[in-house]
Amino acid sequence: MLSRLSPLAQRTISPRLLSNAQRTLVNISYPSPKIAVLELDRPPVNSLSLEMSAKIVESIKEIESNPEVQAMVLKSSNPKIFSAGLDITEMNRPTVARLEDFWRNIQTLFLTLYSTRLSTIASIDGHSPAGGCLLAMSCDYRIMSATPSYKIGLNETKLGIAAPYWLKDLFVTTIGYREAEVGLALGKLYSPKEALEIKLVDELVDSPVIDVALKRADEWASIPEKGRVASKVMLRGAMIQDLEEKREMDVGWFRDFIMEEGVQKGIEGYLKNLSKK
Ligand SMILES: CCCC/C=C\CC(=O)SCCNC(=O)CCNC(=O)[C@H](O)C(C)(C)COP(=O)(O)OP(=O)(O)OC[C@H]1O[C@@H](n2cnc3c(N)ncnc32)[C@H](O)[C@@H]1OP(=O)(O)O
Repeated sequence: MLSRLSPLAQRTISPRLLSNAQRTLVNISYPSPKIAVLELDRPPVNSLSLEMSAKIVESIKEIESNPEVQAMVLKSSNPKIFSAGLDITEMNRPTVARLEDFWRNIQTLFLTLYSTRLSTIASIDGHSPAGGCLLAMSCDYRIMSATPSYKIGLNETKLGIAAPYWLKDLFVTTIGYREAEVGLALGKLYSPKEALEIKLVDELVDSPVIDVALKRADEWASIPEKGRVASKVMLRGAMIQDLEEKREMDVGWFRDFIMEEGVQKGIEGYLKNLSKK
């Protein structure tokens, strides 16, 4: 990890030359006492490996531990990709133990981000498929760049896999039953304009997304915490409790699904096509 390198090495190595093993994977900054920015920094595409998920969770907890901080902006260090979703290589011929651990970390990431006392603003300046969309939907408010080529949605079926039941629930809660039914079946990736129309995102901006995200974070941070958190718990509590009770059942579903030979062949083929591009 970068933090293990000496201060001199950290100053002299260009960040672009660092391998992921040397990186912190996320960066935390505080533009003002009430606002934190959590930047995803796992090149090339911010995919969610076991270590990346664990690091995001650890960082949210670190930010939460400062009672002064009220809002957190989630952004990417990549100028055109928010997050490419789960690290597909984690699901490609894995060991059962690693796969199960990977999934427990993804569950924890969702539960932590979805239930944090912080107001969370997703600053989506780039592509946000599958697990990237999960991160965005777990936030309280989503702002996306209006760049027409960017895509957001749940494309799992295109890889030959299915969203877990709790991600389906989150999708339904966000965009409504019928749109979710079609979107999930087709593995649909929406343009920013389409995403705004179905309320998958709350706002589109032409200007640097982060500028508007910081403004919204200020607004959310100005709401008294007790009432704001109580209303969040009322709206989100049932879904959180449900997954807490079914975590091991969900791990079993994921493991059995992913380890099937037909699913493995599909994942392998999808990865080959991605690399060939
Ligand atoms: C069973 C229940 C699970 C349900 C929950 C979630 C499921 C998921 O999240 S699965 C992941 C789904 N994600 C995708 O399908 C996105 C795939 N990626 C892309 O479409 C593009 O990479 C993207 C549009 C994000 C960016 O395009 P480019 O800028 O052109 O980059 P490249 O495509 O050239 O990618 C660079 C490099 O990264 C590798 N890559 C991309 N995505 C992933 C990923 N999700 N996991 C692992 N690796 C990924 C890609 O193969 C390239 O690698 P190299 O060829 O080795 O350079």
